[in-house]
Amino acid sequence: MDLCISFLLLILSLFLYLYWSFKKAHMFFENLNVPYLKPNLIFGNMTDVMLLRKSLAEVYRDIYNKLEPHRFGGVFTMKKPTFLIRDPELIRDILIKDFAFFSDRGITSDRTNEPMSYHLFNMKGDEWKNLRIKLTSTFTSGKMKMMFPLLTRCGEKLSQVIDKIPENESFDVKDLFARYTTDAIGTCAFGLETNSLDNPNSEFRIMGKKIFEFRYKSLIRTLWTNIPSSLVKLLNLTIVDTKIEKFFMNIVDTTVKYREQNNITRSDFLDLLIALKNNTILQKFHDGAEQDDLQKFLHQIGDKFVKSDVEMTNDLLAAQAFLFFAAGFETSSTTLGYALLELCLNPTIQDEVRREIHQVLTSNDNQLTYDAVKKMKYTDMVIAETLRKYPPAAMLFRRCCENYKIPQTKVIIPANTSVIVSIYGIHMDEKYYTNSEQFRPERFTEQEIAKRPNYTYLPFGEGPRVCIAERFAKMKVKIGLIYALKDFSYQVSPEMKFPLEFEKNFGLLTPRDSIRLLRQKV
Ligand code: HEM
Repeated sequence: MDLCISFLLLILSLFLYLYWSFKKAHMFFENLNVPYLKPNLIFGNMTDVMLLRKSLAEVYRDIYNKLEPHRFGGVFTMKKPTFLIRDPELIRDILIKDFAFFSDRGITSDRTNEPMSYHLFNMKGDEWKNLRIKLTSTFTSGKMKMMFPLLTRCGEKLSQVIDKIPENESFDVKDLFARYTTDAIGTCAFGLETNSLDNPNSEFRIMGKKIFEFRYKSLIRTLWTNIPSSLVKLLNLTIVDTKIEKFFMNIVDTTVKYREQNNITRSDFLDLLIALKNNTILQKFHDGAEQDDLQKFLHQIGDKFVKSDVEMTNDLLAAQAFLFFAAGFETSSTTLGYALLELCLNPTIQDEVRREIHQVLTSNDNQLTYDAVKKMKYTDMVIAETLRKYPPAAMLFRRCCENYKIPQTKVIIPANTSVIVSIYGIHMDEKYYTNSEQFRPERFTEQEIAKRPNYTYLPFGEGPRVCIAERFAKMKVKIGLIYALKDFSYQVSPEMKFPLEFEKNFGLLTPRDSIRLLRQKV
């Protein structure tokens, strides 16, 4: 009996302790005199995400709206406080001007135990700076020209696959473009013919799907920042699934060895990464385009040189190639899917894009060259508007590294607090984009852009941690769209479900169901 009472008392004390600790944690913004949304005791402001009722992107957009008219405000993920930044000038301060206070995303990754998660996106401090400087040379306009033929080959294949789809049969454009971007990134990052367009069940396509599958382990890692590495190992809570890790390690290892032994070079990322490993590329920083990119970066981080070097081992190289794959395929394929869906819903815009493609091709002997693609300005506007309405990476994450006083206020963001910018919230804000639900590429004429405040269009982020592959991503999407539209027109299939719903996940803003279209030859 006594034992039973002691046990009950223990449970009660535990509950009381938990209650007290959550309540205390939820006083964080009250104590700082910062506006915030009333949290739920357990889930904070994330109930809809935790119960898989909404995607994280939508939840942050809703919070962004509810915090109007404040420049910033507070929000909780369970107990964890996060500053949500709304004001464009403050966004500039955090992402660029005061970057030194917000230089990492607050993601823990352990080079020894989780080599595949030790990549540019997760890295911090001087090691990140050093690797970023090295990798900057991988994405310059000169390198994009080198990769252009690899991408057009994937575009041609895409067009052949579309050609084989029967006229009255609906198809899932989301899956089709995922196969195109898998092949594009496979050939550009790994130098491999991944054949996903021919074979929807190719190994790379399956691995690509696996990366974005919902995993409870990833959820725990998202919620539990600063998790001790001993626990990660003990509970196997790795960021990247071990099967995926082995697959990519093996691919990169064998390809690098094969190329080095047989003296093979190919104009792809892996070649550039191997050159970095062998230190043969840094001299090229003295060239024009690379020098400009590097100077801009060094200026933004307020540094003239970086103190420590990072050794480019095979593991580190594999992790970067993996990141290029993971960051590159789903973001671009969903952009393409959304773009084609909007073009079906807005047939005059679809006709206009096709007209531009035909006109540029006719004036260029029917050759799709790098310069011809650059001339297609209306297509750029359509892609820009797609990324506004559906920013795939819908939030920017930063960790405040040391106490930071928010300009023009008395508020101090304490060191180690998370900071978030809701890209989706800003892009759908009626203040900056009237009738924001409407798809209108004309928002991206030079005159219209000039009318908007800076830092209200952020699909690739901003500042020194901006997406390193912005040029490459835009080119991949544009080539995909050109090949999809050159010889075919599209309509929404009657099977397509509206309103469009998003995947209830913690990651990218992706459509939940397939995007079903019909195609006709033009
Ligand atoms: C439409 C396609 C893409 C979109 C919308 C996109 C968007 C983003 C965003 C929003 C960030 C965070 C920026 C910030 O925190 O300020 C990011 C970072 C990054 N992206 Fe992309 N991305 C795309 C494609 C790609 C591709 C194709 C690659 C690689 C081949 C790539 C590689 C990276 C890397 C390495 C980072 C981390 C940079 C760093 O921390 O230094 N992304 N991207």
